[in-house]
Amino acid sequence: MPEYIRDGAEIYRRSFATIRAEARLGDLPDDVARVAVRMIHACGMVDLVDDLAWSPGVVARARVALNAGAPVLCDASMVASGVTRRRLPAGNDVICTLGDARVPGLARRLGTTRSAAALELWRDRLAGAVVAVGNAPTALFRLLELLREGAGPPAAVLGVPVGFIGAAESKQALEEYGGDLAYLVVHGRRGGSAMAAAAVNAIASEEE
Ligand SMILES: C/C1=C2N=C(/C=C3N=C(/C(C)=C4\N[C@@](C)([C@@H]5N=C1[C@](C)(CCC(=O)O)[C@H]5CC(=O)O)[C@@](C)(CC(=O)O)[C@@H]4CCC(=O)O)[C@@](C)(CC(=O)O)[C@@H]\3CCC(=O)O)C(C)(C)[C@@H]/2CCC(=O)O
Repeated sequence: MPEYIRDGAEIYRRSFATIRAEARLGDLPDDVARVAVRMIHACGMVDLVDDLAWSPGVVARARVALNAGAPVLCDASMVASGVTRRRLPAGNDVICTLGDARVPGLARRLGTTRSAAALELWRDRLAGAVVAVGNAPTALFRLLELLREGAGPPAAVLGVPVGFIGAAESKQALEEYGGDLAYLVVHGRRGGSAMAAAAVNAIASEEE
């Protein structure tokens, strides 16, 4: 067996140092760079920064919302599971409605995926929330439809659905949504639940 590091804190320290040495973080605002480091940590791809886009102040807006107790709304339970509860500043609720018993019926009635239908159950928590989409492009598309229909806007949308069908397009649509909607996206096919959870974790606490 090769020698390997057994100290978790040391593994994290070296990992973040490697990312900071290898990723082109120089053009990013400091707070976005911190989030990018943790997202890269979750996927191992230092060139992720090339696909990163954000609205000015998105990290600060999400942080303020979390400090004020805003819930974190997640498209997949994988995202919700990845959010480290002790990092959250106000005992914030972390909500994923995908497993709610009403969702399969809603999806059939609305003629859409369960991931998109699950957002019907976000309506009364959406205004001022921090939204984290790591899996389902249809959830991100549906979120934008809900906002166009007049739903209360979230404080910030961390939009990193992954895949080949709809992922790039939904993230483009988020960036182009306009208005005052705060967002952070990874353009293209890359994304994922771990990356979305990592973004929430970075924003939730300054602690590495
Ligand atoms: C088309 C879907 C995609 N899923 C991807 C990748 C992964 N999904 C996993 C798992 C366990 C789940 N995916 C569902 C959300 C399920 N995935 C879909 C849907 C069919 C449609 C979503 C969409 O296109 O917007 C979706 C079901 C739905 O009706 O909404 C999941 C609910 C399926 C299920 O098990 O019931 C489930 C999520 C469970 C949860 O966490 O709550 C994977 C782990 C794949 C696997 O099981 O092998 C993986 C995880 C990736 C990640 O990091 O999140 C894609 C690639 C995102 C794909 C959408 C895009 C595409 O190109 O096809």
